Amino acid sequence: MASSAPLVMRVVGSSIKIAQRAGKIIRDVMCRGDLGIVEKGKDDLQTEADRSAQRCIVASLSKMFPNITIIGEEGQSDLNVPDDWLITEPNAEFTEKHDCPGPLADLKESEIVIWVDPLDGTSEYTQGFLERVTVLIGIAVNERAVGGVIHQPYYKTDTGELGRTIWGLKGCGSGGMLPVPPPADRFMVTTTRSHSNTIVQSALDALTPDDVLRVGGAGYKVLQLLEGKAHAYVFASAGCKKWDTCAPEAILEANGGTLTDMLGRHYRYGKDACFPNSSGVLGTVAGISHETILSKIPETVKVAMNKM
Ligand SMILES: Nc1ncnc2c1ncn2[C@@H]1O[C@H](COP(=O)(O)O)[C@@H](O)[C@H]1OP(=O)(O)O
Ligand SMILES: [Mg+2]
Ligand SMILES: [Mg+2]
Ligand SMILES: [Mg+2]
Repeated sequence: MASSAPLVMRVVGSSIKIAQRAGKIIRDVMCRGDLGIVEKGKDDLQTEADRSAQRCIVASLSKMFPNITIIGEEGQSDLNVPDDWLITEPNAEFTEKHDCPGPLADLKESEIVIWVDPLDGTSEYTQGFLERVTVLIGIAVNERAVGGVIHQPYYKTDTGELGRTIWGLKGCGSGGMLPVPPPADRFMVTTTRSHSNTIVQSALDALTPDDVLRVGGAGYKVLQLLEGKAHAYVFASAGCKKWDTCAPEAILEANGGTLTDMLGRHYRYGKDACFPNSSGVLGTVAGISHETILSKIPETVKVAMNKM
């Protein structure tokens, strides 16, 4: 039976199932062995998994929600997909167990923008750092990231199954994992593995962390924050795009954290938003003062980020 839940609940609930289906496509491409790598630009790869996962996600979402604007990293996709790639209804457990937040209850499709990163961490995927690969579906309303799904197709569960799916919706909460606070007696930062430079490094140095985790993927770094492995995600560089941060920002903030640019400004995710997050990414977990971290970022870094 078709779900009668409010629109935003059906979008999140459907995104849970769609991201899981895309995750299976990503694993299947890897099993077949031919990744079909294309170089889109410097340090910027695309594989058959990126392309197919995006087709699955955009075809499913656009059939279910024809008037929602959907923007995917891999551009325009052929939406003629195999029937078994199409998800046609939301995850029932999600829509039945959770109440829609009041301010999001009466949305029209035209008021929602969905940002899709079909495979975040493409370079980690091609290099075998598979746990860092995520599927990101971010939901924006009034230009703000309000909800999203991070699916981790290679996460190994306690029962030996592959994959987990974390959702978040502001005013409703989050699910799919139990967030753990980071240790109180140390300060750890997570940052890029493959896109560093002197400005990225000077922002890190200014925070005098006890440890710096250098791992790929925007989705994975926000999962590290929620797992209590780091207190802050610090990336003082352009390179990330709206589809990299929409879902992670919404999920982090649904858990009491904050994600902004390096000057403390929230990115805007409206349908006409530019793609690059040109003034960097700063994420902090609940209980860590975003303002205090911002106040330690050197002026030279802020000036460089503001010019981008
Ligand atoms: N210079 C860049 N060019 C293209 N994508 C980038 C760049 N920098 C970051 N990204 C995207 O942001 C994600 C997080 O960056 P990093 O791993 O450096 O922290 C990357 O996995 C990549 O997403 P994707 O893999 O979806 O293309
Ligand atoms: Mg990419
Ligand atoms: Mg990405
Ligand atoms: Mg991607």
